[in-house]
Amino acid sequence: MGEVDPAFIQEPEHRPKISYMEGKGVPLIDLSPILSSNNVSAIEFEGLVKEVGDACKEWGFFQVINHGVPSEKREKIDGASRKFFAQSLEEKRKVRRNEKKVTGYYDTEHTKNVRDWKEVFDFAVEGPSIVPASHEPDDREVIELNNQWPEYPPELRETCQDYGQEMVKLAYKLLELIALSLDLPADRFHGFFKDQTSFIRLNHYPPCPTPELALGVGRHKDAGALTILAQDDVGGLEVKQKTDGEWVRVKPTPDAYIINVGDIIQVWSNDTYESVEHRVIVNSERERAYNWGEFISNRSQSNFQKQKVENLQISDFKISE
Ligand SMILES: O=C(O)CCC(=O)C(=O)O
Ligand SMILES: [Fe+2]
Repeated sequence: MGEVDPAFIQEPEHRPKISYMEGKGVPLIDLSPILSSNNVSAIEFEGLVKEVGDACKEWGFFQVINHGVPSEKREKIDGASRKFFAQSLEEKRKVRRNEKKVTGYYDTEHTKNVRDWKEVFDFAVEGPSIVPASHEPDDREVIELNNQWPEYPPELRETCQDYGQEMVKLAYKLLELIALSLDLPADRFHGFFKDQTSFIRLNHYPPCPTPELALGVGRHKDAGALTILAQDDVGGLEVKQKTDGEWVRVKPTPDAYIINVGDIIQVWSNDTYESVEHRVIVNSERERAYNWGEFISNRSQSNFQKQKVENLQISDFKISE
């Protein structure tokens, strides 16, 4: 990724601003009440549920601290991920994603037809598993998700699998809080994840010679249920503020996770919580590497039915009571 290929250049209206606002920022929520369940008061717990609900409604995004994920595990996956990405392109492409193998390394992802200034490594948390080949309701074809693991670094596989389990635990806790905030029973969404497919993506954003023209990830909404993101101290994630449509940068908070509601929660909450647009800006000096987890449900196994309408919109899907 040396010279700037026109494929990376954003249309002027989508280019990042040089000066930016950090604003009030997305809410920071302390999850310690659900870690120490012995002595938490009902008021404290209700306060937490309300904070989560307000954040989902006002921002679609929030950060959590005291989430229970051991920091050594996060440091381990961060270290292994950096070692993997530091290799030559030739080495990394040995585990390249292709039509048959849907996980692994990839460096030519496009968002809204513009190439992203990034490289990624994806793995499925519960793999191998069988998933539908497409979202078409009549398509009976299935594909098997077998993770591809590189030879180097040798610890990557175990580190990723172990970390994946931590992400699943955290995702369930968050889903409970979200269900409660919608006045639903805490385990209301759990059944939808029986045949779930969770992916974790390791992202690497190399320094970019023209950060004013390109984006690490172009504007988009996340298609899954919930995204849990670990951001390093370089930062770069921008969220579209619901009140005025301005892009607000999410300030890196040590050891925190950034959580956002994806399209599936928008549907399950009957649009009470919206899946909000976000993007990633890059910079010319420092590379940025961190990991990203998405907790996604297997649509064909849930009550998620496609409706027969043209120009399908998210509002065409509703949860049945
Ligand atoms: O790297 C980030 O900050 C966010 C990445 C992201 O939004 C995505 O891959 O969907
Ligand atoms: Fe995203």
